[in-house]
Amino acid sequence: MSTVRSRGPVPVVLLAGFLGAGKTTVLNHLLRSGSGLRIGVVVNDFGAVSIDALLVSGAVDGAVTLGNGCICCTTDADSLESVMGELAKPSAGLDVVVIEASGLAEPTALVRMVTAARSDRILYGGLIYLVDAEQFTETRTRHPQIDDHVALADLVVLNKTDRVSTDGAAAVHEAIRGANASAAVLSTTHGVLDPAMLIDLPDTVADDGPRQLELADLLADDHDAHDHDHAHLHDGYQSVDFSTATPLHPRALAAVLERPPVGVYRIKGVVFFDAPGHRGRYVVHGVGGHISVTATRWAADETPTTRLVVIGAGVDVDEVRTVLEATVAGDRTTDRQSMLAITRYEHQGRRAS
Ligand SMILES: Nc1nc2c(ncn2[C@@H]2O[C@H](COP(=O)(O)OP(=O)(O)OP(=O)(O)O)[C@@H](O)[C@H]2O)c(=O)[nH]1
Repeated sequence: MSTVRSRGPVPVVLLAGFLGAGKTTVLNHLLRSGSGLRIGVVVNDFGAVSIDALLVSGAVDGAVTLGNGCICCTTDADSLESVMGELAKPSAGLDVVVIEASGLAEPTALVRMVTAARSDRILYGGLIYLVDAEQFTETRTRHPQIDDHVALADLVVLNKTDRVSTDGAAAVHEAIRGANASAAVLSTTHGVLDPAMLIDLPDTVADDGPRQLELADLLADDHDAHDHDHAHLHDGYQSVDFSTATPLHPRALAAVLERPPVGVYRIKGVVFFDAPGHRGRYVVHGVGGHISVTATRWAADETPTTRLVVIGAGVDVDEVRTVLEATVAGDRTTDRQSMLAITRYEHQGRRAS
C-alpha cells in the first residue's frame, strides 16, 4: 500500500525504547519496506560515536546524526529544531521524519522538545515506544521510570515476541496496559511494523479512546519532577567507544561478547576481521546475553574499520577499554576455523552458552 502524505506540516515521530529493544531494526524495516513513504531519519546514540548512523545509513541517503551523547540532555533544543526544520523543507519532499532516540533517552524531554518547536513546517506526530518482550520485566524492575515512558506512548510495539511464550507475552502486555490504558499495542518480531502506522499514529490514538492522562499533564508532571532532581535513565550508565582499522581476532571478540565485563548490557558495532573468505563488514550485537552477527559488505569508499560501543551500568571504563584493545588480532592468525567463533552467531540472535 502506498501511503504518501498530502501537503501540510511534516509529522515528526519519536521512536524510543530501552537499550537494544529493536529501534534500529524497526527503522530499517520501515526504510526498506517499499511503502512509497518518504522518511527522513534522525539518529542519536548514548555514546559519543553514533553506531546507529552506521547501522541505518546503508538504507537511507544520510541519516542525520545528533551526536555527542544522549539527545535528551546534551543536544540543545535549537540544533534539534534546525535539523527538523531542514528535513521538513518542502524541497526535501519528505512525508514523515522519524527521530530514533538513544536507548537511554528520556522520551518526556524529547516530546517536549518537539512539541515546543516553533517551526510551522513540522508537527509532533507521536511517540512509538518499543518494548523488548523478553527483557521488559527485568528492565522495569531496575528502572521503574520506564512506566512513565510507556505512559507517554501513542503506540507501544511489543517486539521480540519470538523470545517469549504466549503467556510471557500476555504478562508483558498486561504490564504495558497498566502503564498506558489507551495506546495501541502491537506485537512484532524483528520490528515488522506497517509504515502506515507512522502517519496514522494520531488517528490510532483518537480511535483508541481518551488518554488516561493528557499529554500536557504528563509533560507537566515530568517538569515538576525535573525541578526536584529527577533521575534520568542514563544516570549511572557509561559507554566506551572503540575504533581501530587493525583487524580483530574472532575468538577474542567472541569471548568478550560471551563474557562481557561486569555491568555491560549492550555491545554493538561493525567489525573488521581479516580471515580468508570473511573480509566483509560484520554487524555485531550483544543485548542482555544474546549475541547476533550479520555479514554485510563494506561500501566501495569505506576503509574497513572496527567501530564498537559498549554500554553498561557501573562498568569499569578502563577495564572495558583494555578488554577491547586485547581483541585486536596482532600476531594471532585468523583462519576459517577461528571465524566459527563469530559465524556461529550469524542471523540467529543466540544466547551465549
Ligand atoms: N530475536 C529477536 N531479535 C531481535 C528482534 N528485534 C531486534 N532484534 C535484535 O536485537 C538486537 C538489537 O536491535 P536494535 O534494533 O539494534 O536495537 P536498538 O533498540 O536500536 O538498540 P540501541 O540503539 O542500542 O538501544 C539486534 O541484534 C537485532 O537483530 C526480534 O523481534 N527478535
